[in-house]
Amino acid sequence: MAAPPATASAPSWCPRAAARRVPGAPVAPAPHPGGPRRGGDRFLGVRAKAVSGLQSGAVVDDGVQRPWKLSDARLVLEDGSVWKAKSFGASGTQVGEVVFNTSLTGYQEILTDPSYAGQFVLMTNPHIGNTGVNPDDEESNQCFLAGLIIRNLSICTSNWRCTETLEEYLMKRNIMGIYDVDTRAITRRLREDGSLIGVLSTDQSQTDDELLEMAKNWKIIGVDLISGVTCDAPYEWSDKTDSEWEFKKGQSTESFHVVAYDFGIKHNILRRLTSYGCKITVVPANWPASEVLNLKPDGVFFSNGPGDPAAVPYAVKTVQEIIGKVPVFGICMGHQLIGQALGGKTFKMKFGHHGGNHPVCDLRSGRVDISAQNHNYAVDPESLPEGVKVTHINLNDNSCAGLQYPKMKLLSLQYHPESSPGPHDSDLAFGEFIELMKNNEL
Ligand SMILES: NC(=O)CC[C@H](N)C(=O)O
Repeated sequence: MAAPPATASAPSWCPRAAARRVPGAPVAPAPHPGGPRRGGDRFLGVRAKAVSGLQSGAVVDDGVQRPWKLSDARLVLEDGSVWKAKSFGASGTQVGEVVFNTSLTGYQEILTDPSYAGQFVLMTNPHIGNTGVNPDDEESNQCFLAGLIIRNLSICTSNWRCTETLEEYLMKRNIMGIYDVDTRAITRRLREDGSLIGVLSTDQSQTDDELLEMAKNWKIIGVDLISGVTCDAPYEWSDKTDSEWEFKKGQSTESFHVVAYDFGIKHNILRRLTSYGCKITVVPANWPASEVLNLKPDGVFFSNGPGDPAAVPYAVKTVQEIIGKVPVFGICMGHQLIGQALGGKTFKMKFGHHGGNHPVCDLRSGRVDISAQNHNYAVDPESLPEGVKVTHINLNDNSCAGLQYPKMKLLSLQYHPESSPGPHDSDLAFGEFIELMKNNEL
């Protein structure tokens, strides 16, 4: 991360602001952006009433409210296990698939990645919330995930870009979160038994058995989740990566018109394509292929997106109608749709790949990148027709991580070259797509 620009003034509650105080100026107590600091108040029991986050589960004994909070939420997994936790963010009852993410940072990008629709994200990093939330790190305009599961909610927020605490952010967006739960034990269970459906509830009137029944009756396989996250109408995108964050050397001189299918597209994919010289028209998931081809684009991009790639035959058909006619590039769901459009099959992995530390090998060069990943399904390479080359594999389990079909000017990656969050090693993949469009003799 680059250093803050010299002009940025640190918020008054930031320790750096205190260090810059004019000598002799009166010292005011630093307010936390979301009210009193969670930890400060937890330990100063006398001010407990002012701490909104601690009140709902606080102990009331003989009419006296104690400052601490008891577990007020339950996560019931479909294997029958019940995990007591403390809630933050929204309250209520929510069902979804539980997946674990091994990224150390980037929880805001994860929260706003539409590919997490229908899933609870459990962060294996035990300390979450310390950098708060800011307006620039949104990967879409909404949080589509079912909820957030963390070990420890940071007692304070300190970052020069922060405008809001994680707790306030989740509350405003009506997203449930829990903390003080054994995330290590749940992760080990998911690794051993595979992803599990869970129900998260703050509703004390429902029994564990009722919540378990709900988890058992809910399905994510075979469900079209793309239609719930795609845009309503086409739009143009022209924002590049901000110059202060840009690490790619040299300006792109050429310009390519790319139509991007929005199956749940992340903003940083659009920014990276624009930084590489693309002018982008984003279209909804069900936009007819014929209308896209009528625009005579230089290339078509198929985005990431949530859920089971085998549950969206309409999208596979669209991809089928486009490949071979213009150069195409697909990421994650886009890659899985391309795999199917070529005649291949996808399958559900045991617990998927979610994190910013997955080693991927480019089999063409032997180069290994550390990559950002977020998927539960994969393309079965055995099911692909001859001529389609597996270009990348995930070195953790040798699963297919990239495809190329030179005859059709087609490239796809199962992981996230745009990162957000994650390492930037694979950014050059966007350059490969540009090369395909430059040398287009389809
Ligand atoms: N990030 C994505 O596009 C995810 C693709 C798909 N929903 C999966 O889980 O495999």
